[in-house]
Amino acid sequence: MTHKALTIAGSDSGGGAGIQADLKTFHQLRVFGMSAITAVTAQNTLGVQGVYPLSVEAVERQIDSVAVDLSPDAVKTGMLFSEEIIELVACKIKQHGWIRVVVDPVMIAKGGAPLLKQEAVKALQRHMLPLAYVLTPNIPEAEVLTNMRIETLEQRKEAAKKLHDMGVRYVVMKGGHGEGDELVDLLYDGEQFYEWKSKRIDTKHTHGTGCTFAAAITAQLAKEKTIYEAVDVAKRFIQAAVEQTLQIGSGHGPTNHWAFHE
Ligand SMILES: Nc1ncnc2c1ncn2[C@@H]1O[C@H](COP(=O)(O)OP(=O)(O)O)[C@@H](O)[C@H]1O
Ligand SMILES: Cc1ncc(COP(=O)(O)O)c(N)n1
Repeated sequence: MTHKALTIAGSDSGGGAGIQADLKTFHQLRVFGMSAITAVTAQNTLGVQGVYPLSVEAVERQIDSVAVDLSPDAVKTGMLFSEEIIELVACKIKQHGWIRVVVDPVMIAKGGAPLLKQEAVKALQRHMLPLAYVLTPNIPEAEVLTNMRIETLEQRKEAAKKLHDMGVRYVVMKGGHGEGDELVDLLYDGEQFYEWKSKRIDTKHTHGTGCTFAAAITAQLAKEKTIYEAVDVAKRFIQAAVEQTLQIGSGHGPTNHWAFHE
């Protein structure tokens, strides 16, 4: 049986994040990948040199083309850029009845370039959180979405509860932006917290870690795995991808999408 996943996200010309990271991750996990591009970025390991959003019509056409013929088993959203695109994507998810939806609330690139307009945060909260089967914020994104300061593990848990109350089914808070040698990714299912701990690898090559991690969760959900199994594989996938980086580009390089084998 062929499992299929759709990513609705921005294109990263540098190939380490966005649509490119998602498709590579789907492929490595033996899931057929499809895409609807929201914006094209001119980007490399040194930063973002340009952002060119597509029209709402162009995004709509791509999603509908995939939906009517290829029915994805799971859907991931990444860079959505504007309020108009968020509203359209939310409307399409509802129209096509997609349930296994992983929302990665991408806001800014590692180098600081905005990938979501500031005024679109409200639209993300209002339209996307209630549709999120899984939400994968990093700590700064969780701070923006909950309007909280997050420094301690207790505050991360409090924020996860808040996001759950805002309509998210499963909150997966990534710990890359935390302090210390140990890195903790947190899952909240509305009742309990689950933690995935790993050693923080000392490297500057972490471009696209968030996209890759969320794409691995999406691929596993497309294979009808549980959220617990999905996060488990995603964590091992990203750990291998960061451990065995490719050392390309002169800035913050990409992770290695072919390092992990199931
Ligand atoms: N230096 C690192 N070593 C090992 N894993 C990392 C490292 N940086 C990030 N990760 C992992 O990559 C994933 C994304 O992390 P994070 O940096 O929090 O998100 P984002 O890329 O969205 O900012 C998480 O699973 C996190 O644990
Ligand atoms: C098109 C696009 N989408 C998302 C990211 C975020 O990347 P990261 O996973 O490093 O936070 C990016 N840099 N570019």
